[in-house]
Amino acid sequence: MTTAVDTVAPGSDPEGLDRFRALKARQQPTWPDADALAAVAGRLSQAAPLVVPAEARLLTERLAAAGRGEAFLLQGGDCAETFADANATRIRNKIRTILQMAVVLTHGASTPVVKMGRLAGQYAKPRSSDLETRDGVTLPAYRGDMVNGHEFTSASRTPDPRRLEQAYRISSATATVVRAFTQGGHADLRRVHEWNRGFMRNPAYARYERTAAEIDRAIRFMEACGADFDALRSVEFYLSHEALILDYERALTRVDARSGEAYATSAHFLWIGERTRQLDGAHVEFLSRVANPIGVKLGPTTSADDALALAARLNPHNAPGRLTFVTRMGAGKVRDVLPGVVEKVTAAGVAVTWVTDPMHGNTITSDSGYKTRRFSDVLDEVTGFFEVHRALGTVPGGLHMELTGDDVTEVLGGSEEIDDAGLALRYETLVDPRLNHQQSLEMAFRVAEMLTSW
Ligand SMILES: O=C[C@H](O)[C@H](O)COP(=O)(O)O
Ligand SMILES: C=C(OP(=O)(O)O)C(=O)O
Repeated sequence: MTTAVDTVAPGSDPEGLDRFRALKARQQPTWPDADALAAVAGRLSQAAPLVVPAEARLLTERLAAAGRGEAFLLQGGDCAETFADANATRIRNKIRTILQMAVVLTHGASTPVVKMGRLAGQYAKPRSSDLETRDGVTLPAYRGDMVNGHEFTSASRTPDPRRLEQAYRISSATATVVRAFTQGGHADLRRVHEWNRGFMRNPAYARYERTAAEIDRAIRFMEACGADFDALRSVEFYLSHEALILDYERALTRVDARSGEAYATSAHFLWIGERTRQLDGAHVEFLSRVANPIGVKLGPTTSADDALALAARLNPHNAPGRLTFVTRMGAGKVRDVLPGVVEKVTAAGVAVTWVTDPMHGNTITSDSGYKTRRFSDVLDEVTGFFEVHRALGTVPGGLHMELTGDDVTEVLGGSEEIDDAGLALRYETLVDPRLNHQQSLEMAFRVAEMLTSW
């Protein structure tokens, strides 16, 4: 790996923020020009933060509540954001979808829903292969707009560090739009409820009428009681992405003058992916040094001892809300693998918020060659996650989804019954398939049913 600063003078790094540089960092691009990377990192290290420590601390409290069953996390957004789609319409559609889902889930859980986007920074992807070959031509794999372009040409696929700055600028603009939409009345509960009524007008969703009618009654009851709906016009909304490109994350990390702690300021919440969670790796080392709430993805090969070791390393003081385990075992494995992990972690008294990502363990290739997922498998993994926690008496703390607010056709099934031929209609993702707007709402209704009977 080529890093921006290769040597750190002893004693000049009291927070240990550069120690990761001595370790193996997986899934990093091979930047062709180390000087250009260093120049970009230098500029980013002077840039304004996208989030501030006080917000990250508040999120830690919210996630601690989710870990105790006093709140429920809804984290969703694109697999890979793109620079081209960072416009107000697309961002609004995503936020709107998450807000609509959140109302349904709030009703189901009877607790606050912590709303978080895979948004304003989800621009880097780990890949199974470094290279992609098409018609005998081999080029670097697309690793997200922060790294290289999707177009299959040598120029586009060559990692370009200037993209890190572009990602920062576009994330900053996105964060501004998110704040405007979530603080400026767009999130008004009555309005969001009205959108959900629109969803219910489609006969395909008749199955959810009872829940929708209950929500309707609850809102009318609040109205009758004189609830101050104006106070519900703005919502807390948090930003998150995978902390993959360490030069970017390091450059945007600041030491908080008040607490003396280091905070990643690229997002409120960062997670370590399934492919980069090695205990002796650079990602775990770096994230162990920042005070933000963080997550780790746990795939089907995770042992209970792996989870315990990660918790000891990333949350040595066992602070509630600091660590979220996002399990993504696959529908076929969640009931076998998750119980052993949750049981041992719980028995050890480790504070962790358990969240399910039912997307990443359920990826398949359709007969027509699309990378897709079945809605039924996604739902089955969520069901398994709830079953496991119910059996163990532990808390299912949230849902992590790849979704979009648009009417794409990337995931098979759902009440709209997208089939293999239907995938071709509007398959837009550059990496992994996302639930579309309708499928996302349908998922929220299904999860709300699980929460209601919890
Ligand atoms: O989103 C997750 C990963 O980046 C993705 O699943 C990797 O996909 P690949 O196997 O196509 O590289
Ligand atoms: C790559 C991702 O997930 P995982 O690390 O679980 O494969 C992701 O969430 O984008």
